[in-house]
Amino acid sequence: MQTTGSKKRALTEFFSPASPKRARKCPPPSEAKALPPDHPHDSYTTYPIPVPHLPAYLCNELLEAPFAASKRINDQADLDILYFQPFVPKDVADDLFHFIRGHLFFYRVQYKIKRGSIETLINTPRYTTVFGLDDTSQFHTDGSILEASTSKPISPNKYPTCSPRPIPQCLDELRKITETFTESSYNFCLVNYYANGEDSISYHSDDERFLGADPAIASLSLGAKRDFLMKHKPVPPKENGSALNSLNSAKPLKLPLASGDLILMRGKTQANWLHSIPKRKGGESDQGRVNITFRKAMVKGGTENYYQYNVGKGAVWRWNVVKREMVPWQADVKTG
Ligand SMILES: O=C(O)CCC(=O)C(=O)O
Ligand SMILES: [Fe+2]
Repeated sequence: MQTTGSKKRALTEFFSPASPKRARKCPPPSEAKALPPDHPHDSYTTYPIPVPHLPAYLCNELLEAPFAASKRINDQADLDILYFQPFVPKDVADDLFHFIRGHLFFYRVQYKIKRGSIETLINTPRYTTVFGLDDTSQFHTDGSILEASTSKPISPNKYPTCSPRPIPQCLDELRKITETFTESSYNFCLVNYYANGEDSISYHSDDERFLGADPAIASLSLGAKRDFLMKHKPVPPKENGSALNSLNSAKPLKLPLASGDLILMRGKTQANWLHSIPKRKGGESDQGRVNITFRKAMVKGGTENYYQYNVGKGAVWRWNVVKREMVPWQADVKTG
């Protein structure tokens, strides 16, 4: 592991204890703070409900990020990770967690896969939502979509399977600060909510062609600590005997991602490594965890893929502060 400095603050600052101005005067809230009736919101025809802006105090706190220097993890073949531990301090991360869980809308996506003649229904084991648009298009301020090359409205059938949604301000503030400190640009924001230890993401790599070669993917964790496991993709037998071969039997790399931590996976990582959040019994996982990834899709297939697998066609789910769980949005309206 190596340590890299930040463009913004002197390296020595990162290793000193949190400054007294960070001390919280009251205990962290267990829910999103109530917002005044005139609080600004983002509202588009493609959103089922408006999404409030981040309160000014949270925007100001984000100006302090990153809170720790990044460590570079590149001591294994094809691996290149920057680990900000943390990127935002825990109290700010916990407020962001409650804000995002309390104000975004989520989905529990089902989709079918076909292997040979057998079709299987997959239930995504976590809540998901997504915002953004690939590089060939851009949003007009009203949320309609323009061709990036001409700034003219897109043909109505450019995205036949989905209705792309602008990134709401509350996530866009995080995107911008993440861009600065990871030195990459992003046009997509995917959000996962793991309600408890039963929710998970199985081993996969984010190596789709629509992300281009060697994609940079930034991933911010908020809420409960969960293990992030990484293992090298199986090395083909013809390479047996090579130094890479020992990776096939190596123990997975485990990053215990805590509230406020950010990792950047870059370079050859997606092409060669798999990652997962495995199921866990009890512990912190029951308090819920939000994960936000920022990515850059180059072509329209990326937009269709992300909306298909993170929004889908099913019910909208929202956090219910009384029941302290996600409930289908229509039921939420009826039961208050
Ligand atoms: O929740 C996480 O930390 C990982 C999420 C992830 O790998 C993904 O959304 O592709
Ligand atoms: Fe992933």
